[in-house]
Amino acid sequence: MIRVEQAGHWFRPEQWLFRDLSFAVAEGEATAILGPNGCGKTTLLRALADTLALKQGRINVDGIVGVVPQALRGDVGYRVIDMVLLGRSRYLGRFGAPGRRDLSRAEACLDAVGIADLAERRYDRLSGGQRQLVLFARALAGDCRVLLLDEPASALDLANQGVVLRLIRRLVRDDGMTVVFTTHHPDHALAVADKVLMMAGEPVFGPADRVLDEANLARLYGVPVRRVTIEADGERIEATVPVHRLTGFDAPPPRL
Ligand SMILES: Nc1ncnc2c1ncn2[C@@H]1O[C@H](COP(=O)(O)OP(=O)(O)OP(=O)(O)O)[C@@H](O)[C@H]1O
Repeated sequence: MIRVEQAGHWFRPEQWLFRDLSFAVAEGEATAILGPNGCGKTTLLRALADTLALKQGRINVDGIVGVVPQALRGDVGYRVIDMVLLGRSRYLGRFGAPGRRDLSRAEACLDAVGIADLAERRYDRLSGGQRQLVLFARALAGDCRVLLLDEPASALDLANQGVVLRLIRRLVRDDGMTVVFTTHHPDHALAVADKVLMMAGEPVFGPADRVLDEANLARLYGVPVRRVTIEADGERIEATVPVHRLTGFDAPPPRL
């Protein structure tokens, strides 16, 4: 369970990124946070992860927390399997070396995100998308009950976006994990989130299907957005299509 009460934060005095923000995420539920660039999604996620002290309000998170950041600072020259084993650190003694069980857990987590074949590669020589999957595996290796993910699919190709979405859904539905993720993809929120928090102007929080309607999405991004339902192999998939107008700008035409 996550409870956020009257949360608020600024980096420049009194220029509030968000304030008076209250919402709750029940155990075994997924919540997506959407909002325009710079509105404070990562900042809120850092506060949930207890790596940032808010200027206002209270946050309570029950259970072991795993965090999947967008990227790590600096180049980390570890092998991928050692990066994932870092996720086991809370189970090792102060100078304890990982044991057989830790290794098999780390291997299973790499397998879960579909990159078992990268185990011996150096983390700093991976692509951005591959690194994102390693950080997901590292969080899972910590046997967390609450998973906080910052734009978990932002660097991923379409197939790997599917891997991550299916994994999030399985972790929530089958394992009862509590998940909060930020995203710029309303489709991803519709696919796996029970609830949505929209951070722009007056925040909106509620069931994903209801919050992500055409009017709210257009208000959020300042772009008209259509909701469509697609039938695929007997499954109904809710999708969103932004209606970008590509004419009427002053920009010169591209030189071909
Ligand atoms: N440590 C910091 N010091 C000063 N300003 C910061 C700091 N961290 C973030 N900011 C500023 O706070 C604002 C919100 O940043 P944040 O990363 O939370 O936005 P976001 O909604 O996650 O954006 P995006 O969608 O682009 O990832 C930005 O204007 C950013 O420059």
